[in-house]
Amino acid sequence: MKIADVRSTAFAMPLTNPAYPRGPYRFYNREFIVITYRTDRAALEAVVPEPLEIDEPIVKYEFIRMPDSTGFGDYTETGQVIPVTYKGEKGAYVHAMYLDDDAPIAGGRELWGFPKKLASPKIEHDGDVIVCTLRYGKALCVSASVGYKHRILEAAPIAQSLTQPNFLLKIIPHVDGSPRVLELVRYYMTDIVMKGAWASPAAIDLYSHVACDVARLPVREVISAVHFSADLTLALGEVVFDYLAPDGA
Ligand SMILES: CC(=O)CC(=O)O
Repeated sequence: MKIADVRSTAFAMPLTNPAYPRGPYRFYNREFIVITYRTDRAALEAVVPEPLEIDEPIVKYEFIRMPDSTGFGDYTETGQVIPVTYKGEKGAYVHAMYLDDDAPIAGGRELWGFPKKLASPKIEHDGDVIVCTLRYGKALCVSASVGYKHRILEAAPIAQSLTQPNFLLKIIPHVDGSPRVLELVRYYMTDIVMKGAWASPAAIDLYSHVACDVARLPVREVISAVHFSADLTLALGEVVFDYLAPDGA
């Protein structure tokens, strides 16, 4: 292929058959189960990168079903999201995500900088509860149970919370192993259409694993659990801080 054709064709690897298509990336009937818990402040400070700031030592443990996602297909994801502030604005820092589909792992890492790893999250209905698990290989790393839609919630405040900025630390190494991209990225969810929202009691246990270190942010107290479903678009991101530039800009 001629150099000019490489330049005009290249989007993602492999050159002639990329691991994921171009966006936009729209998710239909995206179902979230979010268990909010209190953790240790020191543990949180050790993982959240400045210039993001933490207020309360809170973690949102999320399980997400994505049965119908343009370009990415049908997959399940789980991970930890941390409420933060950036320049006085409230948002959420995506600390780690585990999922079972290659296209959003590759696209999520390369485009936005999502900290995605391959694993086996499951959301299963079990009588009057939903059972959510995360296995890394054979090992159980997370086990959660959530009551089934105990109380209907107003959807508007949840839709509003989904419009807040989300932050990622995008790390792409150079061929010599040094960081080539080291950026704080901000992205938004847009065109949100809520389908329903519910509150329920929940229990969650995190187990130590060398390659799936969810237990690094231990559960000290479950604060709440919400279950909701929405259509939404995952907009592309923007760089808000460049760690390789002397002043971050
Ligand atoms: C690409 C993705 O799968 C992004 C996400 O975690 O929503």
